[in-house]
Amino acid sequence: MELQKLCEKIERLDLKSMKRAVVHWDSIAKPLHSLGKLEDVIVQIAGIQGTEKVHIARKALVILCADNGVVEEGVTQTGQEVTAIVSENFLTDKATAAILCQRAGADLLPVDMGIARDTNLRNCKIAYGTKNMAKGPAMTRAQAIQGIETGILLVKELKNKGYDILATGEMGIGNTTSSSAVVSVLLDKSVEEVTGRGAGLSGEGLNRKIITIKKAIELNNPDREDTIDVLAKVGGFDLAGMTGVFLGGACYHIPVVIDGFISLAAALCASRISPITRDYMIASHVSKEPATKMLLEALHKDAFLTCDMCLGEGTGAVTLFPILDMACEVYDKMSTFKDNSIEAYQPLE
Ligand SMILES: O=C(O)c1ccc[n+]([C@@H]2O[C@H](COP(=O)([O-])O)[C@@H](O)[C@H]2O)c1
Ligand SMILES: Cc1cc2nc[nH]c2cc1C
Repeated sequence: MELQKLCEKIERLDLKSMKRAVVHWDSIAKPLHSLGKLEDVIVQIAGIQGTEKVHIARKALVILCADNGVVEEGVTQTGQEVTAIVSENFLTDKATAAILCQRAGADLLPVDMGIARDTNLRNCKIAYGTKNMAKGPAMTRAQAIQGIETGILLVKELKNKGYDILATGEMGIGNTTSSSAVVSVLLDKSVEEVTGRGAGLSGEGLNRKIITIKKAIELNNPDREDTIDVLAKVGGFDLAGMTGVFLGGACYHIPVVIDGFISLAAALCASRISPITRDYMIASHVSKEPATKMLLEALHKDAFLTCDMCLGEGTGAVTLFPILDMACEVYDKMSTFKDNSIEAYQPLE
């Protein structure tokens, strides 16, 4: 189905299921709302899944992997070849996200959206890396749409396989440069404000990165009212794919956990394409990259964890999974005021 038509079909959360979930929380023998955000997130998932019988047993992390042509400008600490190496490590459980997934009981789906060489990942390659955005558009509009549609189709496939909840991750040397460019344009913030050290860039490198992003924005002149134009001109294949994953979550009623800076940038893109998509997103952690807080604010999201993580790969999102499992377990198993013959609190207004 055409992207626009698909987005028009995205539904609001199911308020009746959310109300029933609140009633259930309020019947549990504990002070009202004393599990705070743990309660709120279960209510949100009830609204997404259209039932107060929330189920999150089957979890997956989708990692969109791609290279960025802008790396040739010297905006990263490591070389482009690292993207393929780390991405293939996801398959042999040698990368951090893979180890966290094992612990959290989540399956992992690493996807080649555009790594600069052939890999043995799931092949959704759009091209061998984007073009250098400091010299022209990173990709064509058709490629940006292909990336978004790929993300949506991946979610459809995972929904059909029975997954209940997804986490987003990415791997791509240089993708904090594309993310900062996208965020600067969409939030109308200065490049300096939204640009950080990515995967450990030196001070001198950071200056070069800022100058490069400014040059790319000036040269390509993306239209901030047209998110696909922004993604195409200064984005990346991983960002486009993740944007699709967030849209897919909303299309197919699956909660999608946002990871760090790059994932938040994609969440912003999805929310600009279809604002309701936000309701299907769960913010996991506050990455150390400087624009994280403004992105969370723009999305009206409050993250659960502040651990100074900035690894990407979906590591922050997967770290939230055990907490969500704990919340769900209390919601399912805890005894009620009635069971304990305790007089219930009056629900708060
Ligand atoms: O998730 C984050 O907040 C985050 C912050 C900084 C870096 N990263 C990871 O580091 C890589 C991008 O950093 P860089 O410096 O190459 O643009 C990419 O593979 C990301 O997964 C991720
Ligand atoms: C080794 C390495 C692992 C990563 N994982 C995500 N981004 C990364 C960047 C580097 C450099």
